Amino acid sequence: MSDKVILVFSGKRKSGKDYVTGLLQERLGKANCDLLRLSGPLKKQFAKDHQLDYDKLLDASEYKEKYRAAMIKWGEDMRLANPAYFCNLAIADASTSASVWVITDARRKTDMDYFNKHFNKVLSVRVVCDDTIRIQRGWVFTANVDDAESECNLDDYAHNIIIRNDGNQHELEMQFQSLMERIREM
Ligand SMILES: Nc1ncnc2c1ncn2[C@@H]1O[C@H](COP(=O)(O)OP(=O)(O)OP(=O)(O)O)[C@@H](O)[C@H]1O
Ligand SMILES: C[C@@](O)(CCOP(=O)(O)O)CC(=O)O
Repeated sequence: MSDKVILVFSGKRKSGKDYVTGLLQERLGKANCDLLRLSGPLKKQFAKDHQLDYDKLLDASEYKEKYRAAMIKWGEDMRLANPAYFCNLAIADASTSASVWVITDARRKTDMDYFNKHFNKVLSVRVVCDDTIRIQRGWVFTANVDDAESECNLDDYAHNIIIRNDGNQHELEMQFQSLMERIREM
């Protein structure tokens, strides 16, 4: 079993998962820390099958939101056949030399089970944020998305670390310091 440190991030839409994991990678350095997106291979295949723009599905765009419900459904069908499908593809693409892998977008208990089964040093990190701030960042409640498994399956998970990302940079910095400390201890 690899002794890489695996940080499995999750959080609601617009809580700031990409923002926080991007900052973390900056702090640790790209050579030491690779970002793994479970939704990466999902979006790539979905774009190919449906003649869509893969790059536009990756960023925080309206385009992505337009196709989110269909992508969730498609991904769930794939996961039903093999819950490890996207996790396997994500790690196959990851940097083997990085000592820290940051999974940016876990959504399901099966994702957590996968990393806990295959790695020793795993921490789950939940990014949280008030709904008022999520709305300011462009979040609009969408039925069949925000109340579905994709957004809610990890709500009751016993996360190791909670990061509050309401936009207070000082508060975020303090939390980063203790997260970096936890990583060093591992
Ligand atoms: N602490 C912060 N300070 C400033 N801007 C932030 C902060 N956190 C997030 N944002 C901004 O809010 C928007 C949403 O953040 P981000 O894309 O990281 O969320 P997400 O949880 O990855 O969302 P999604 O699940 O929809 O991809 C982005 O434009 C991002 O730059
Ligand atoms: C389809 C899906 O992967 C979209 C994720 O997009 P994002 O991480 O919010 O950019 C969500 C899911 O896997 O259920």
